Amino acid sequence: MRNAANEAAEAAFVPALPFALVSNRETLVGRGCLRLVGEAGKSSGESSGTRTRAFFAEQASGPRIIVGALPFAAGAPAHLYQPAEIARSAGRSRLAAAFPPALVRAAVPALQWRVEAEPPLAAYRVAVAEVLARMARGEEGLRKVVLSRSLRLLSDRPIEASALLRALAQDAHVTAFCVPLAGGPSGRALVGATPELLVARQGLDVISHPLAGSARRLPDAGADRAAAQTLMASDKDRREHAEVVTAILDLLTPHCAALAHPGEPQLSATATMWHLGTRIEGRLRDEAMSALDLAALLHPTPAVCGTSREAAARTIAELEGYERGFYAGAAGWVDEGGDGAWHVAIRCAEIAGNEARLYAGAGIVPGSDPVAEGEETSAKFAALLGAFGIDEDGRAAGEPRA
Ligand SMILES: C=C(O[C@H]1C=CC=C(C(=O)O)[C@@H]1O)C(=O)O
Repeated sequence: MRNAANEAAEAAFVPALPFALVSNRETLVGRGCLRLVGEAGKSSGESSGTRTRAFFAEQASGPRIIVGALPFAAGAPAHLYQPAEIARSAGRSRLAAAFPPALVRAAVPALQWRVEAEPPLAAYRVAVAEVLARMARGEEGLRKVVLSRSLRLLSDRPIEASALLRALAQDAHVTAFCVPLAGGPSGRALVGATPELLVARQGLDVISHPLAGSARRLPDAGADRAAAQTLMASDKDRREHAEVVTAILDLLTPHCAALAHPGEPQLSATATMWHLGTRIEGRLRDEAMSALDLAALLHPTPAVCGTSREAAARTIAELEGYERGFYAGAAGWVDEGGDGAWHVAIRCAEIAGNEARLYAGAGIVPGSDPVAEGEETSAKFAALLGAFGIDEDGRAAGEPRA
């Protein structure tokens, strides 16, 4: 059912930037917006998958694809729309054409930054300690909680999301994404570089590649390899990882005729982080289950929320002190046939005018150490901060400490 509020929102959404997903496999660029997928129907329990099917049935024109972002929180609105044009090409070849560098860039002095930690690192450690205390008391059967913190970056000029996307897309191990958002200043966008695939569907084939368990990569090759080996051998990280794999397998099993995964987690690398990863491949029983239905089924996995899901979500809402928005949600696409891919929206920033809001989380399980978990979130911020050319205190990268 359409109403006046939906129609007003549809009329108002004119993306200043293209939607983009950029990986070694493919660059998918969606320009403009023909129509938003409305939220009407959600209150009566209609899923995003049902609403996109109804959308395609109603709209005869335009590309047969929906792109956008899913929020972290169950009740928050998704941001899904039909672009006016869609272009798909192999590899990263079309990125520069879709997000061209500003011609006068060389003459522009570097941005000046102020960085505010919200909450401060010390408060984050206190929150981690509180989660551990609740687990030790056996509260709500909590086994894992992914607690995040946020950095608010303020620059002296509007931040260019295109430049950030180009910088992030240089890491060959990630899917860089740009989702233009409605509301706020022109150019508001969610931009990130995620190593984690929530789910992809092609025909009956389904893939999920969850990550959990992390170590910072190191400049010295020997020390870097040793950090990876320590991660592989870490009982705490393996328990953190197992929670995610078990949850995804439990959710996919009733929907799959076949499901396969390696018995052991594998090392997965980005330019700045090591992770434990497990690639899960399945064969769906029913092709009516779209990539968006699968994303809704799996999200939020214990890679971004915890176990049990409901208790962890309550704990996060209570202890983090801010709305996650689209952080720890998903960015992706679904087409009329139900194929699509949804990537976990981590290692990302919401850009609005002169401000960027960055988020990073770490999985807390019994045995976690509040100081080490804080350091892990700092390591996860490094990819975004590096793309801006600054460190966590707002100093230009390489500038000596005072
Ligand atoms: C929640 C985040 O990372 C997840 C993905 C990989 C490893 C994770 C970890 O080791 O805690 C997290 O589960 C984040 O980057 O904000």
